[in-house]
Amino acid sequence: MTKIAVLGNGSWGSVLGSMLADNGNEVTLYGNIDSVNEEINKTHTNSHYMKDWKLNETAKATGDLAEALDGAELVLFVLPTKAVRIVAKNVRKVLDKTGAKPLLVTATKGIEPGTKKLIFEILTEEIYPNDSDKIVAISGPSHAENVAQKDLTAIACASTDENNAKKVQKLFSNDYVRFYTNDDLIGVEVGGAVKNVIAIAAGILVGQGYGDDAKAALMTRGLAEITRLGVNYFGAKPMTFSGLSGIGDLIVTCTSVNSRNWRAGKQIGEGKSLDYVLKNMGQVVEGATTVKAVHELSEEKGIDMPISDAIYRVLYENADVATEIKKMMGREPKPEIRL
Ligand SMILES: NC(=O)C1=CN([C@@H]2O[C@H](COP(=O)(O)OP(=O)(O)OC[C@H]3O[C@@H](n4cnc5c(N)ncnc54)[C@H](OP(=O)(O)O)[C@@H]3O)[C@@H](O)[C@H]2O)C=CC1
Ligand SMILES: O=C(CO)COP(=O)(O)O
Repeated sequence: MTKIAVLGNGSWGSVLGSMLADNGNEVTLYGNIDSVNEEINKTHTNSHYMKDWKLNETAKATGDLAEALDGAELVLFVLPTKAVRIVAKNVRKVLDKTGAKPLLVTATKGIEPGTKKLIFEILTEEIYPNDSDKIVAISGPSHAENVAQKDLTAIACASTDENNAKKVQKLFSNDYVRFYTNDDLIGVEVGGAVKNVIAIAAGILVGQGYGDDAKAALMTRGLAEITRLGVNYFGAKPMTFSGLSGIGDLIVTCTSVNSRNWRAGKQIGEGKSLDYVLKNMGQVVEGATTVKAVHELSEEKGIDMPISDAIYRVLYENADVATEIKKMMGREPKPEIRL
């Protein structure tokens, strides 16, 4: 039995925590809302984030970070990107006092605007300076709603240290979720983060009434720009984008009604404002944050990201969707394969 702290008790944190408890581990969830922690402890439910579902009854929740981290051999970050750095700073304070050096795993999918850092880079900076080997990222086509029902799921677990990736693979795998190790930590994170932007675009197309050909074109050209950014700016391996965290996650997020990014896009395509959509979602829409970082990179580094740039203009510069689509279709002719 391994003692595990899960930071973030929203939809994915609750489901992953419950799954790790199913696997026989001692799990403590950390969340910042007392009523959610109380509900998990009393009724083993998390009704705001996961309707009609119960967590494994051995999983506990607390609002006290030190209590969650006490004796933890593994700390799993399942927070929205915007909360990772602040919580990581607090984790560092606790670990400095106890001297513990747990393995860190991130399930968060995003790029931090401003710094343009991936999640493992934030955790390295804030918790283990110069030692990213102690960090593993898990990413792949996996919606909390499906894993909660023990639907069959496959996810990549990536680290620069093969043994740490294998540790996570062993601890997290069971008969309904299968984990594959990957040595391209960067590529796995980039795929998981940027597909959320393309999923907003996929939702917008549906909201505008476009069909399957448009969806397929968007996903394929979306993968091309995710790969271009990953390889040219971050130094990812191109093959990673053909895997679970690349095309796999892009497929599920661009086609599933469970995707918050897709649902947000659909509403925007139907004419709702971003403010309205975010207020009413009640859960994180990561693509709306990550698109800021991607747009900054496209502008600063000259990386050609036409879909992401159009989504940025629609979300933050009030650009008209139909005009953006027209502009994209009218771009100068290009060869299909180029990095
Ligand atoms: N849901 C899914 O199916 C999947 C999600 N992911 C990724 O996992 C990450 C988390 O997503 P998800 O669980 O869906 O998000 P949710 O919106 O469902 O939940 C986020 C949780 O984080 C909490 N939180 C926010 N800020 C803080 C903070 N400063 N300290 C402590 N807790 C905080 C929220 O609390 P509050 O209510 O106070 O905001 C909430 O409980 C995202 O990066 C997402 O892309 C990856 C794969 C699947
Ligand atoms: O990453 C996910 C599925 O793999 C979750 O996507 P959404 O955040 O769009 O729901």
